[in-house]
Amino acid sequence: MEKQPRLFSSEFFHKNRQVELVLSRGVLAWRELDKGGKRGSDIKSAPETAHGHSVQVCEIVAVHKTEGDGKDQGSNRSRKKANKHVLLLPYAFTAFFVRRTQQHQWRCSEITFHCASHSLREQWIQALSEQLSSLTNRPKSLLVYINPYGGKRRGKRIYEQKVAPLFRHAGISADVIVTEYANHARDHLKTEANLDKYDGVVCVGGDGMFSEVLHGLVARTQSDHGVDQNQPDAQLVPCSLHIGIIPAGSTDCICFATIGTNDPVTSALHIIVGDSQPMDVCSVHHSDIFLRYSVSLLGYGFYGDVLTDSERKRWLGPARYDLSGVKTFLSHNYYEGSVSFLPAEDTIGNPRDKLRCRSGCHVCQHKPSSKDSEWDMSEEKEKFNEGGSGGWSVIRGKFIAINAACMSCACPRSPKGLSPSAHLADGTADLILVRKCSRLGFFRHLLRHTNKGDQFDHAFVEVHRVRGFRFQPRHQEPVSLEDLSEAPKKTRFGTMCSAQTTCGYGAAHSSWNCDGEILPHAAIQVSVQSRLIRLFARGIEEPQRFTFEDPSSPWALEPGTQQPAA
Ligand SMILES: CCCCCCCCCCCCC/C=C/[C@@H](O)[C@H](CO)NC(=O)CCCCCCCCCCCCCCC
Ligand SMILES: Nc1ncnc2c1ncn2[C@@H]1O[C@H](COP(=O)(O)OP(=O)(O)OP(=O)(O)O)[C@@H](O)[C@H]1O
Ligand SMILES: [Ca+2]
Repeated sequence: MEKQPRLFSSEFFHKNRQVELVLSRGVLAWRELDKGGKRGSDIKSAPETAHGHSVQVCEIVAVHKTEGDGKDQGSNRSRKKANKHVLLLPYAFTAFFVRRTQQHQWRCSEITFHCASHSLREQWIQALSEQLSSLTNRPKSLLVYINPYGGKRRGKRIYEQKVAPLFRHAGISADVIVTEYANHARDHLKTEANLDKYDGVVCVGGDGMFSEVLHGLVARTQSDHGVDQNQPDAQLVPCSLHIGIIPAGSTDCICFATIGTNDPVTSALHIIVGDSQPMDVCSVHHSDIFLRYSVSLLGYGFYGDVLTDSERKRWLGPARYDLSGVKTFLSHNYYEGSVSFLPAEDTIGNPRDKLRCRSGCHVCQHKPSSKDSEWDMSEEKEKFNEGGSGGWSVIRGKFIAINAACMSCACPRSPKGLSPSAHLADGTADLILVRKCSRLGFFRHLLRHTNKGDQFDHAFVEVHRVRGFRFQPRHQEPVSLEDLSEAPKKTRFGTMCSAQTTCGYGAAHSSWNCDGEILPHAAIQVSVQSRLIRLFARGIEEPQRFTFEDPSSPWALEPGTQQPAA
């Protein structure tokens, strides 16, 4: 940790109690003093240090001047007592800061410090404000898109009631566009928006709304740099603007998997403090034509069919996925085809290790060795096209589901996600192949997404960490006479050629679910674009606390502290 000089130490009052306030090493800390000016018991509101409470300056939302009768004074009795104090201590300032509550949720807390000296208050406000303005990663100006129809149609209200007040508080200006039609945000970003004005783009909605912003921003960045997205091998240019997500959709898996909760206030606070989380993006092509980008689920078979069916039930809101999920499960369809993939190097971990991607993840920070960095998708592809394997593996079979996930896809339906050990920014995706199996087997596999069981521990499931993959449905492959004689697959709940499938020579195909959008082609080629975008997030945090020995504890200070003149 970078050493910061101890700046100030002063005595203030908080709720009629004398406190020592210290600003040091990027930490604001306070502890109660007893009547004789000695250290006393703790004040509850910020994380406890060994002997008091503290907040990192980078997690302070704002510092405001407060009237001497600041509204932090609690009950009527204490207010009366405090009013007496106001006469003696007319100067006060309030610090608003991030407080962690349960399950990765953040809230904005405040604490007011009173004193008798105008200049002491001014010096503290100035010192804190200077430290806050030196945090250059914080956004000052945002472009916000609200989908008024996402999830339970609460996007507009959520933004106005929970997010806008926090942005105002933190001095962030926001230009807000409430979308009027699908792809409004995408097209506005692609061609119209003056992006030079902004430090970030925020979407209020679900994964579909995020996808619009992703497509708009990536397309704009490539066209500004003269890169053609249609070239599957093009070296895409990472986007300079960060993306913030205020969850107001049905799955909200990108928000959940990057922050740990779907809570608008928590997301707003991550945006305000200017968190930065790089993310991998899959680019999807068909015959060298660009189709879409994906950051969460790219799923053929089960999840493609769930999505196709659920689109007809949009009016049901988030419950549409459960209904279509049960229906698709009962249909128990499987699809034939071949999957070719380029495995990632072993150094990057594997989908069945227990190395979960968390804030400050070591796997994601792993710098490629010279051997790793020699990896080049286009070179590998050429070798593949020339008939050699070029490091590619090919698997043919009958699949209930083919899923690729650039990240865990954790969401409230499945808190550990489709691939619990996938990483947000390691340049790989996890490719999960679920072969034809019994209904009971598939049910157990699904159920394990919701409990502690290992969803990959089935004979019919395999999972690979990959740099890229291709899928070719069987009916588009050359068909043998033997194949032609095969009848359409029947199940107890209907033929394979149900509403969402197309028949051909005894085979059927599904659709790809690409982050909640249906792709128009079944044959696709996919490559992982490492760290193409950055979110206002920091990955899921592990619980953390200051300890007595912690050298970053503000109370472990060297002498020589500057005392501001009162
Ligand atoms: C027995 C309980 C099993 C529960 C299994 C839950 C697994 C859930 C895994 C969720 C993975 C989400 C990945 C994210 C995808 C998003 O880019 C996309 C757009 O928002 N959302 C969906 O496609 C939305 C996909 C929603 C899929 C819901 C599937 C529900 C399956 C229910 C099967 C029930 C069988 C019951 C038999 C009687
Ligand atoms: N004004 C609008 N009218 C109609 N559709 C819109 C509008 N704005 C955005 N959309 C589209 O609505 C779709 C769904 O939006 P969104 O992702 O916000 O909610 P959801 O589908 O309920 O949630 P999730 O994607 O998390 O499952 C997106 O594909 C988006 O393109
Ligand atoms: Ca990844």
